[in-house]
Amino acid sequence: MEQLSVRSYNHTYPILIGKGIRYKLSKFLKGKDYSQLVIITDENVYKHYLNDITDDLNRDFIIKVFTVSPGEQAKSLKVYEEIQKYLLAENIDRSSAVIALGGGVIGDLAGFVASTYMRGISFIQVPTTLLAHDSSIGGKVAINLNSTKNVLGNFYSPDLVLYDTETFLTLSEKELRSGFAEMVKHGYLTKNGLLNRLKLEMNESINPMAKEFDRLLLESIKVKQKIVELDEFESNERKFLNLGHTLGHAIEAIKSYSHGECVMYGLLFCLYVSGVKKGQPQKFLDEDLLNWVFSLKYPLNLITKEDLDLLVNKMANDKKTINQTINFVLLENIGNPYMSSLKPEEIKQYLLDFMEMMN
Ligand SMILES: NC(=O)c1ccc[n+]([C@@H]2O[C@H](COP(=O)([O-])OP(=O)(O)OC[C@H]3O[C@@H](n4cnc5c(N)ncnc54)[C@H](O)[C@@H]3O)[C@@H](O)[C@H]2O)c1
Ligand SMILES: O=C(O)C(=O)C[C@@H](O)[C@H](O)[C@H](O)COP(=O)(O)O
Ligand SMILES: [Zn+2]
Repeated sequence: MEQLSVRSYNHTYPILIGKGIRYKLSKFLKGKDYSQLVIITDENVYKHYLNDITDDLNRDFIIKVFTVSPGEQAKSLKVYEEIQKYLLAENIDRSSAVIALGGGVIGDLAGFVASTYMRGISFIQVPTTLLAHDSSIGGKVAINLNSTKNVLGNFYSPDLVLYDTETFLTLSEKELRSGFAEMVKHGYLTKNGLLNRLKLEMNESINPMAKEFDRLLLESIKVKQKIVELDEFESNERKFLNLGHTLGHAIEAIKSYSHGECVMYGLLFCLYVSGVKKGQPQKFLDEDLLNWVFSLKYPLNLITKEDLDLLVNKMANDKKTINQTINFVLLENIGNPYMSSLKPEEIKQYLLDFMEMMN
């Protein structure tokens, strides 16, 4: 088992990463005097993993379970309200804890519930997707409003992240691809060679059971950990973790691709613009990169010309937009990101040129 820790403003929490550790959650909660534990999960994860964690927990704690339908729609005010009413009806008190058992949707939703119920109760992350190597760390919790991503949220760090990577065995190829996009994003945010190792080791397919994968995942988690420790509340460096998300979130809001698929497309766009700004359109987005992304089967035609106005409207609601100026994370070099403001007309023109290149 690997162990890292993250320093948050009011406490430091461990991230435990290993295979089969979901069976031992109770051991890692030893000494915690929670009145009740409420597991929030979705129907898919319930089927695969609920018993694995409750068999053990039941011996030491009173457990309640709230299950939501799988998918992004669960990050809604409606589901949020249903859960809050459930907590109240079940007499969940301030000494209770919420366990998020699932992917990023469950982590974001359950974390936001925990951060607001009775002004905040304890929260434990038990992530089950590859994408959650990103979402379970750093304390961003949120739900969507209409289709706009993560508008209602908080920074609220968990007491513990228990990451059983054996759960990747039941993930679909699409979900692996989604999570891997955030690993590639982390690769662009560090100078430590992660990106090249990702390209080398995962050159034809994303294989989480490959010998090298655990190390790559750990490196990716460390990139995130370092940035959130540096700037937990996103005043400066943390903005860089949004690489690919200005466009990615806008696409996610209007199309039905996964978060990671949209982030990958948004990332490729930012690589293209970064190159153009340096007078070398292919500096970052070269033939090799495109072939790699293509071979990993990322969808590369997510949007059409007809989507541009709507996309720019959505970007106007991005949390990085200030005084109606839309901001993107671009790259000076790999591991050297910077923020750049673009006008709507510039964005549309860049998008048209980018789309032509991708066809
Ligand atoms: N808070 C953050 O810092 C942060 C970071 C990145 C992404 N996010 C958010 O995370 C969300 C995406 O997360 P996600 O991709 O994990 O989505 P998700 O939670 O919807 O999981 C994807 C799908 O996989 C299923 N699933 C989960 N674990 C499984 C397993 N082990 N085996 C089989 N099926 C399983 C789920 O039921 C779901 O259908 C988005 O809402 C995004 O905005 C948040
Ligand atoms: O942790 C962060 O900071 C991130 O930006 C990580 C992103 O991968 C993640 O999708 C996050 O939820 C986006 O945050 P938002 O503030 O743009 O909603
Ligand atoms: Zn993301």
